[in-house]
Amino acid sequence: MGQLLSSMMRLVNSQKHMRIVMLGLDAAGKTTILYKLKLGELVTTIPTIGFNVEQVSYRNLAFTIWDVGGQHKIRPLWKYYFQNTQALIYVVDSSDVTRMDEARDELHSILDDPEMADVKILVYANKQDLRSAISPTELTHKLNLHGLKGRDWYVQASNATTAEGLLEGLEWLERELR
Ligand SMILES: Nc1nc2c(ncn2[C@@H]2O[C@H](COP(=O)(O)OP(=O)(O)OP(=O)(O)O)[C@@H](O)[C@H]2O)c(=O)[nH]1
Repeated sequence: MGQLLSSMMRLVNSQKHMRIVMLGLDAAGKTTILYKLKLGELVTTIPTIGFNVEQVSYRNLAFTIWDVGGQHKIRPLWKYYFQNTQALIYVVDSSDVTRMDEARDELHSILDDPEMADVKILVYANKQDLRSAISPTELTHKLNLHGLKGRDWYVQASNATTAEGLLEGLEWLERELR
């Protein structure tokens, strides 16, 4: 019994803790993603004023994911979540073509912050189920990701309402942060 307990403790202690901030314009799907990952459930979301935070375990990693509201007037608060962050999950509504420039500018301004100099960048090209959604390749172009020199980034197609693509995104992060 003592042996079982100590090997369980070793397992718990061997989990690496990662702090992740999840950002993106309002209604991109951040809160839906967070609770799909956490609970495997589809929740009815309301616009986030402030933040939601949850621990999500995946393989050997324990992610603390901060989902910060994306409405325009509260975006100046994003920078308070940057400290000690290992990764950025940036969520984009792939069907909202009118706001692609805004999504690109906000992403690049996050990455200009010195606290975010070394973060891994996972982009969810979300809402792929909608007819007007652009492809991950097109989104890569629109967000000017190739212009990010010396950064590790990855674009994952997703549909947060069915959870399609969500784990594949976390797998990439797990490999990068291992
Ligand atoms: N069709 C479709 N709808 C989605 C998808 N992901 C999220 N939604 C819907 O988009 C709306 C906004 O989702 P939220 O998760 O609240 O968005 P958010 O990014 O957290 O928004 P803020 O809290 O305002 O920053 C909700 O009605 C979701 O059900 C998706 O992949 N496909």
